Amino acid sequence: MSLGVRARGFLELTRPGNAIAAGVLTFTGAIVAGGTLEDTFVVIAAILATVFATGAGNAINDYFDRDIDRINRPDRPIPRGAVSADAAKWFSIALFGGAVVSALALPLVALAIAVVNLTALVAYTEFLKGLPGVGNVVVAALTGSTFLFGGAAIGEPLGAVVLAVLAALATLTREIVKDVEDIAGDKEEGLRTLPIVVGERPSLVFGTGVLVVAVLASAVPYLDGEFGLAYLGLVVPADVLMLAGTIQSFEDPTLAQRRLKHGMFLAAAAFIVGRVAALGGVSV
Ligand SMILES: CC(C)=CCC/C(C)=C/CC/C(C)=C/CC/C(C)=C/COC[C@H](O)COP(=O)(O)O
Ligand SMILES: CC(C)=CCC/C(C)=C/CC/C(C)=C/CC/C(C)=C/COP(=O)(O)OP(=O)(O)O
Ligand SMILES: [Mg+2]
Repeated sequence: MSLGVRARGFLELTRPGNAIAAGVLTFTGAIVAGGTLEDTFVVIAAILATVFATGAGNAINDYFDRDIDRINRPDRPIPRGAVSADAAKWFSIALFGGAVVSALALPLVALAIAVVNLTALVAYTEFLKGLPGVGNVVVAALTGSTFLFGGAAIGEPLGAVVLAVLAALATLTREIVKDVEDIAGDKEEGLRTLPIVVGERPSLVFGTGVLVVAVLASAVPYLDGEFGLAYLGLVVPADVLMLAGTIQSFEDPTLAQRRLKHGMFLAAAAFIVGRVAALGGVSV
């Protein structure tokens, strides 16, 4: 196998789009919490810690999921043979090391968040994912925590708490839809995910309810004056996209979870645009 094919396989293990997006969320948390150019060093360290941690968590997840993925995701690097399980394990450990080294440059609260998150990432697949709803809540909390982590890097851990809650709620809905999508392989492995325990439809109804709460709550940054119309101009289409995704999830969970992800990324852009517009004193 060529070096390029193997390198691509290792990069794929990190799910680079998610890892970079998580770093962007950390950056967003830092600037929304009031970070300035003087905080550049700690913000870069926090972004690196998040990118390394997310890549490590994705890689270790594929390592532990290698048997399920032969059913659910045969195209992924380990089941398709691009990366061996052992190489994936050591690659993930190296990435976890990078996250620890980066986090050591941060204030104590940020370091504490990193320690909790890294522990949860290692424990998730083997111990938490198979517990009905617990794994979904952990991934949602990890995703939302990126905003708190960015704030903590500049000494304001709760500076972007509203955005953290919005991200966690939307991620919780998407995780439930993904479990409906993966139900075949999860059943084979004896996992007790929410759709397996309570049924697909009740799970999706709950996920839709969670997203409706998140969509309603997404008005808060506008109503409390933190963000202006520039934010609304992006978050409203993001909300529509995510709501469309949950409605779609009853028929086509694969398309639905992708639509939810697109809506969530657009919502993340709304947070950044909202903050930049507020900083620029743009009244729109
Ligand atoms: C209502 C409202 C305004 C919600 C805000 C939604 C928001 C900003 C969510 C953040 C989504 C985002 C950009 C997450 C970063 C990437 C990440 C860490 C995702 C965690 O994904 C775990 C997932 O199970 C991975 O699966 P896949 O994406 O299929 O590889
Ligand atoms: C802020 C710091 C230091 C860390 C945050 C780290 C973040 C953002 C984690 C987000 C969630 C994440 C990347 C979880 C990794 C595990 C994972 C891929 C969960 C979903 O896996 P499965 O439930 O197996 O579903 P798929 O493998 O089919 O996607
Ligand atoms: Mg997996």
